[in-house]
Amino acid sequence: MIQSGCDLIEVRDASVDFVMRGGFFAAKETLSAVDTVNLTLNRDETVAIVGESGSGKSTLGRLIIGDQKPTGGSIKIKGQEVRNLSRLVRSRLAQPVVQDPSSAMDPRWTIESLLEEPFRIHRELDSRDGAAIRDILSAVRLSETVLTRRPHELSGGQLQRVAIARALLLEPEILVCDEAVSALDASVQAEIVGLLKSIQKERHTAILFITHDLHLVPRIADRIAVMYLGQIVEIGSTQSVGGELSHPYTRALFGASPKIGRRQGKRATLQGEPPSPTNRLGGCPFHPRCSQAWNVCNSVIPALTATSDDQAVACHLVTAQNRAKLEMAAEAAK
Ligand SMILES: Nc1ncnc2c1ncn2[C@@H]1O[C@H](COP(=O)(O)OP(=O)(O)OP(=O)(O)O)[C@@H](O)[C@H]1O
Repeated sequence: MIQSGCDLIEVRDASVDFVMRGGFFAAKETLSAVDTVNLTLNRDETVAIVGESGSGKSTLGRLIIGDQKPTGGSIKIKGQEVRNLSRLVRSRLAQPVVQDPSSAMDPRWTIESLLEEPFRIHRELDSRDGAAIRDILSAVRLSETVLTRRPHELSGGQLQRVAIARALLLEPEILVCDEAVSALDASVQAEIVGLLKSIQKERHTAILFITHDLHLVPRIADRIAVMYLGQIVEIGSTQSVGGELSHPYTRALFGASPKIGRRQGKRATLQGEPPSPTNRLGGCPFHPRCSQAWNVCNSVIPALTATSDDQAVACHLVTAQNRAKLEMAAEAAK
């Protein structure tokens, strides 16, 4: 399933351009942080967004939460255009879970006050909110004893649980987890990933899981979208992405990740840096770093093309290999 049958989030040709000015006399430059991205996300589904630093993952996450306006295209949640919704409505649809929860928490407040805050913003506190807070603490497997503590008195894992609890209080449809476990130890990462999965099972929440921790991806994601210079260059099920017919960038990116990397025969490595996002080259954006690039790659932009029912790749070579494979299969079937 390349794109899920969409009933929750539909991102269509979404772009975010930032206009940059180097100095007073310097010409303006346009940085394309997200470039014509298409993505769907369903209830009960987790899509991992992976890619090197600067590939546009967080900007895509902010688009879905509504903290970033698109310069092109559309982002719909339950059929409603996100940019037209008020902040309050948006926060009931999509909530962020960030890497450093303490940065969003006033250190002077108790955990109880921090958990009451979403209700205070939305309406007057009422007696049901105490019960909702106790329920949410139990959902994130925290004891009520944390309520009287302050953020600095909790461990990193406990604090991330409080952040997840806060994000869940308004019963959002989607959690956008942006490097939400990256700062934690491996064992705590595994606990939080397990917690997110069980919350998803109980509440049917969709999760966008933005991460550099590629080893976590198979544990949490149903699908993976690989971003390079603002574009999705590969998308598909967790089983297919990184497999035989995969983008050279994906193979290089995942080459360093034993769990995913072992699916490919020879391990590729990622050489060099991505080109400047303000100075787009012609053809495939990955061609200057691709050891398999051929003539067409520096002149024609490859379209994201299905290689199977559950994978699409934007690579001329993969498209040609897939075509050859299909022709051979058809020939053999004659
Ligand atoms: N507000 C902004 N103004 C100008 N450029 C921005 C802004 N926000 C992001 N960018 C640029 O957009 C590009 C994509 O950034 P983004 O943070 O989305 O990437 P990322 O893949 O999440 O990176 P990382 O993994 O390091 O967080 C980068 O080149 C970044 O410098």
